[in-house]
Parts: sequence; structure tokens; C-alpha cells
Amino acid sequence: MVNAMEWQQEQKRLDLVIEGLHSKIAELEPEVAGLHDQLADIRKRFWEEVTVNTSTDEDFEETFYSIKQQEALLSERERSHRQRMQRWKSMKRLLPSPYFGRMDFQEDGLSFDEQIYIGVASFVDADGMSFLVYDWRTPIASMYYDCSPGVSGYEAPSGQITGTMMMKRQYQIRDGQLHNVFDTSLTIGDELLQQVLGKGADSQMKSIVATIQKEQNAIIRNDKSRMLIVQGAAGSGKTSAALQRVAYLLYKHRDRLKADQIVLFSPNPMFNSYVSTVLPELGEENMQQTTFQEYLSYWLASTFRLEDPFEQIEYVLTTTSSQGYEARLKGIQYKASEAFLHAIQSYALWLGTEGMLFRGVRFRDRELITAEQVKLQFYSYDSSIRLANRVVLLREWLLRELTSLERQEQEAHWVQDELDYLDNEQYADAYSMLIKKYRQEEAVFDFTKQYLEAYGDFRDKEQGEENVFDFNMQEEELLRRMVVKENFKPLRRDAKRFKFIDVIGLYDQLFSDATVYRKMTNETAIPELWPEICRQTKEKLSRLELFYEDATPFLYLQELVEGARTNTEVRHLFIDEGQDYSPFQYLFLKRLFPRARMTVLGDFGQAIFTQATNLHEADSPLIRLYGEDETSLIRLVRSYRSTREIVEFTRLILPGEEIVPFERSGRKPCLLRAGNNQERAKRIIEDLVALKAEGFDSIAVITKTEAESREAYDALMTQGCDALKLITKDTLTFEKVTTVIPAYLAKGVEFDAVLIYDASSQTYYRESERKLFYTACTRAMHRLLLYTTGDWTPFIQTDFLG
Ligand SMILES: Nc1ncnc2c1ncn2[C@@H]1O[C@H](COP(=O)(O)OP(=O)(O)OP(=O)(O)O)[C@@H](O)[C@H]1O
Repeated sequence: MVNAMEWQQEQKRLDLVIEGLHSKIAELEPEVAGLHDQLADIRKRFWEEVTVNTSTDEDFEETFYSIKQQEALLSERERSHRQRMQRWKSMKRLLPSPYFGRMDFQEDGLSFDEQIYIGVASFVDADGMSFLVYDWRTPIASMYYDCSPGVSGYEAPSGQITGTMMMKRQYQIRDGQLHNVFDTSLTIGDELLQQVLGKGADSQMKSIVATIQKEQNAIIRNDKSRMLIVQGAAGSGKTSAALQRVAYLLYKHRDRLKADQIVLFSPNPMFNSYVSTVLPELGEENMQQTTFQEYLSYWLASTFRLEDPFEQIEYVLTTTSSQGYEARLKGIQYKASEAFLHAIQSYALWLGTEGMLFRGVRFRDRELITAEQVKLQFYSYDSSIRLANRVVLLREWLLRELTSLERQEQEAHWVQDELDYLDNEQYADAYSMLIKKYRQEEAVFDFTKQYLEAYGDFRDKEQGEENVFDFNMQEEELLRRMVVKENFKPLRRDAKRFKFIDVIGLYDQLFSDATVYRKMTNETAIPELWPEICRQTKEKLSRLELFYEDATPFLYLQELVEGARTNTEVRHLFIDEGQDYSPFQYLFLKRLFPRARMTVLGDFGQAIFTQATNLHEADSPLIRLYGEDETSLIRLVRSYRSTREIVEFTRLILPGEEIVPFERSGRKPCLLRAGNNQERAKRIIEDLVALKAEGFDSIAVITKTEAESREAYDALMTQGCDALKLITKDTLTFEKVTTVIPAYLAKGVEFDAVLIYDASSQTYYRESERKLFYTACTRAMHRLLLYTTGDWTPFIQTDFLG
């Protein structure tokens, strides 16, 4: 705490800044409101200002330039409106708490020091000469997070600046009033952090700009490497750092980076809602948020019933003794690997010489073009042309074939039948369609001449006898063409979409017996239980279903054959819970976003999926993705979420995991054994009531699986529990209530209190369940309670029993 005089000086300065903010806001307000009206007015009068005259070429040109000029004026006004609006908004945001930090810095070579106040936006004094508040993202502010008083420096755009930091101070300001002032030394105020972390969990994640730690700042400001990997213990602030990093990038590159050029891949849709308020709180627009499953569904859900990762994990957790279980697990591992991706690449090369599978073109129960014809045509192309390019040539050929078949088809009986049954209205529709088409496509319309004649006739008739059609030969020919064209449309559309390639067949063919597989792919390390893996995959495909582990390889093969889809707009890709993605998926994402830098945040200690990727080992596929030179790896070991007691408990679950508690004390985790299920439910309800009475309102009963969640929910409701929410994979919003949730859906989020519904040896026993148990327990911020009706899981250290 500072002394009374310093406090007074600080309050005085704060008052001055607030006064300055008020007067700037008042000054901008009418301007902002006026600009808004002006813009609305310009838009409204846009056409009044433009003289539209297209009688001659000159008039047309003049009209064109007049419109362009108006457009330019409008966009200039809009730009300046946006800028003023942004300044106005940032000042409004500063008003209740203009800054949270200060450092006094004397630059080498200067004889005075500068007081640098840091807040969520910059604010300059009335003359515009000096900064009253520096945005936390400015280069100079980085010192606040990185250095302690003494020799310090920062990287300015002009180069390295060095000097001495005389002091560093933190503030808590609410509604314009100073509540606390701390002088800090090494880290950013343990006191303040204690206070922030001691608070209850929220339904939305909060910004951490006032208390960013040095190692987190390194993540936020890393702008050098193509790939940034963050391996961080549970609760170490990976997601928080990622979100502040987005805000930092948007600030640093504000002239060329837009929020929609940044994509965040989240573990589930509920997580999207959990993190969605951080950036707006910092005055930035949200980046695009999605899940990998959403991407897969976009491309595959119209063809297949797609398994999602949660169904996959449910299978892995619950059907351990089912037939084919081991093979499925081996299959998941293999299909997640780089080896499988390379096998598919080799397979695509092999398909360039043989083995391609095509579908013929069928029309009204007739085969117009056989699959064999398509295949012959395909292999007639020069084999040095890439597979996907040959497929494009094939498509052009097919479209040409369809054009000539269309012509032949006009004489077919079915065409006459259709014409006979056209009613007057359809005739009229047909004509007006022709007219419209003619107007739109005058230049490309195939039979302009005939059309013009027909149109002339039609117009004459329209003006003369109403609705009487003289169905002469010329018109009939036109209508025939139109009818056939209409019927051929789906064929053309299918051809354009490469439907003539049997991709399902190609993927199915890949799962042939080991000798054939080796021949097609050059693969030497075929996984164990390959025949069973093949059988399972083929069986699924035959039902038009796709395992989660097959979805990305299927899309990859499809792209090798049909041409890659890439998104070149996206510049930054953020992947949270990065350990849950397979090496295969990473290679796929790299290809999908060729111009993006990647930030991957994860914790191998929470790798609960079979296809997990180790993020930080020297031989990690992630490090290979862009190569060591283009990759930075940052480790976070301090956990900010949980109390020391909870961290000490969870650390024993995963002995190898590096995790250091932040010094915040609480109660030891409680282990509670009940005689039976009913007793357990009663005990949980009592505990829920007590926890709520203590002031905790974000509480989760965490289970291993969805089935256990339902069981727990029913048991608790039957015993009279009220206001309980069952979370499933379809839940979209994260609410601050008492929830029952499977561990794999609780990833990434946190609760004041966590109750592990069944911590018995029956539920968590196999080694593969250790990380799931760890993930569940590490969701707790203040309280952790574990229940069983039998023996405790072996993952709990016996020291805690008793
Ligand atoms: N520097 C910080 N200042 C204040 N709070 C922090 C800081 N770093 C992290 N926290 C808090 O710690 C908690 C955990 O942070 P976060 O969810 O970002 O961690 P994580 O590493 O993504 O966790 P997990 O992998 O277990 O999901 C959050 O409540 C966050 O606000």
C-alpha cells in the first residue's frame, strides 16, 4: 500500500484523467451522433446526387463516374465515422477504470523519467501531445509485464530502448474511485492476483490484461514464429493468453489484420460461448470461432452420418469388452498418424496409373455414359499430368459429352410426352424464362436468332389475342431444347461437383488386404489387426456412416483427387486443447490454411482422446509441421485456477506433469464414501446446499460418461435436488448454475466447486482413464469433493484417504 500523500496524489491524477475523458467524450458525442445522421442522409440521398442518364455513351460514362464519386465520399465518411466511433467507445470503456498499472521509466540518455500509466486503451491529453494512458498493447507497455524495477528496456519499432524503471505500481479503480494501490516488484502484484483469483467463477471468461504474467506475455506478443506451441499445465492461462494474443495482434496489425482473418478452433460449441466476451471487453471484435467437427460436417454431413469426437470417446470409454474394440483403437491410432497420411499420398500416386473408380452417367434409367468410358477417357490423358488436373480435364470432357447427348436427346419420346402435358401456365413460364434468360445472357445465348423470332412472336401475341399460343414448329424446337436442358441440369451439376468420381469406393478400396494395401501405398508398417480394421471401416462405409477418425483422411483423399480446398484469407489460426487433434489433422489444417500462422495451446496431461498429439516432445509431429526454425515452444507450469491444496492433489494423479500452484490457499479436497447410490445422492445434495450457502454458484457434478451423467442427474433429481442442468454435447451456452457434465465436455472451462460423482476404482482404473480423471479434478477453482460407493480409484494417493 502507498502512503496517504501518494494516495491523494494518485486520486488527484485519476480525477484529472476522468475529467479529461468526460470532456473528450462530450466533445465527440454530437460529432458521433451527427456523423451517424449525416451518413444516413448521404445514403438516403445517394441517388438524388447522381444524375442517371444513359442515353449516349458520354452520358453513360458521366453517370458511372458520378456514382463512383458518391461511393468514394460515402466510404470516406464511413471510415472517419468508424474511427471516431472507436475513439469514443474506447474512452467510454476507460471511464470506470482508466488504468490498472503505472511504471516510472527513465530512458538512457534522458535526464527525466516519464510516468507511464497503462490501461485497456490509449488516451492522450487535450493538446494531443502526451499520453495520459497507454494501451496495454503498445511496445512500451510490454516492460510493465516483462521487467521489474531496475535496468529494463523494450523493443520499439525503431529498435531496442533501454533505461531504468524506477517503480511499478498497480491500481484497482472502480467507478472512477481508487480502491487499492500496490507497489509491486518482481511479478505483477501477487496481492492483486490473489484477489482476482479468489473470486468466483463466471459463466464467461474474463480478460486478464491487468495481471498478465511474464511467461504469458511472451505468448501474447510472440510475433516471430510461424508456429507457436504452448504446452501448459491445467489452469495455467493458455486460453486466457490466447485471447489476449488475438487482441494484441489486432492492435499491432490494425491496418492490415481484420478479426475475421483469425480463426479459433474450440473443443466444443459451449466453449465458444464461454470465451466470446473477452475480446469485446477489450474493445475488439471477436475472431471467427468454430470446431473441427463443424468443418467436417460442412463437407461431409450431406453424404454420411458422421460420428463426432464425443461419440468416439464414449465408445472408447464404455465398450471396452465389446468385439473388435482393440482393432478399433488400433485403427484410431493409425488413422491419426502421419504414416497414414503418407500412405494416402502414395495411394493417390498409384491411382494415377490404375485403380481409379468412376460412376457412369445415368439418365431416366439409361446409362448415357458408362463408368468404363469415363475411366478409359481418364487414363487416356498424359500420366505426367497431376491427378487432380486430369480430373478437371475429365470434367470438361464430360460436360462436352453432355452437351452433345443433350442435342441427341431432343428427339426422344419422353420429350414429346412432356411437351404434351405442359399447360398454358407452363408455356407462359417457359417463354418468360426464355425472355429473362435472353436478357441476361444475350451474349452467350446459344440460339439467339431463333429466340429473337420467337420473342417477337410472343410479344405480338401478348399485345394481340391474350394467352393464345400458336404452337408452331420453331417454338416447339425451342421448347424441346429447354425441356431437355432442364432435365440435364442435375447431370451437369453433378459433373461440376465431381460426382463422377466414386470417392467412397476409393476410400473403401484403400482398406484392402495387407498385400494389396502395401502395393497401393508402399506402406511397410501396417498396423496390427489390419483385417479387422478394414472390416469395420468397410462396414461403416457401406451404411454411409463415417467414424470420426476416418473423416479427415476421407476429406484428404477427396482433395487429392478433386483438388485442394484452401483458405488464403485466414492469417492466424488458434487451436485450443491442441493435444486433442491428431498429427493427421494438423497436416490437414496446415494445407487448408496455407497463409496462416498457427498458435497451438494444449496440455498433454489432459490428452484424453486416443488420437492425441504430444505437443512438446522433441519428436513431436507439431514441431515437424513447420520445422524447428519456424517453431517456438513455450511452457507454462504455474496454475492460476485452483487453490494450492487442489493443485497438490491433482499433481499426484499425474506424477510426470509439471504443475506449480499459485500461492492461494483453500480447503483440502474431500473424499466421501457412501454406502450406496441413494446415500451418495443425498450426500451430494447436502453438499450442494452447503456450497451454495458459502457463496459458490458455479458448481459442477462431473462424470466420466454421458450415461453416468444421466444416471447422476436422475439420482439427484429423484432425491429432491432442484435447479440442476444436464450438459450434453449439444448444449450451446455455458451458464453459472449447478450442472451435471461429462469430463470430456468440461475441458477448458472451470467451476467454483467440482464434485466428482464416482471416483471409484470401477470407474477410473485403466491407465487411459488417468488423464480423464485428472482433467475432471483440475476444473475446480476453490473446492473439490470426490465420492464413491466402493473402493477409491488407484489414481488417488492414499495420503489423502482418511
Ligand atoms: N495472469 C492471470 N491473471 C489473472 N487470472 C489468470 C491469469 N492467468 C490465468 N488466470 C485465470 O486462471 C484460470 C485458468 O485460465 P485458463 O482457462 O486460461 O487456463 P488453461 O491453461 O486454458 O486451462 P485448461 O487447460 O485447464 O483448460 C482462469 O480463471 C483465468 O482467468
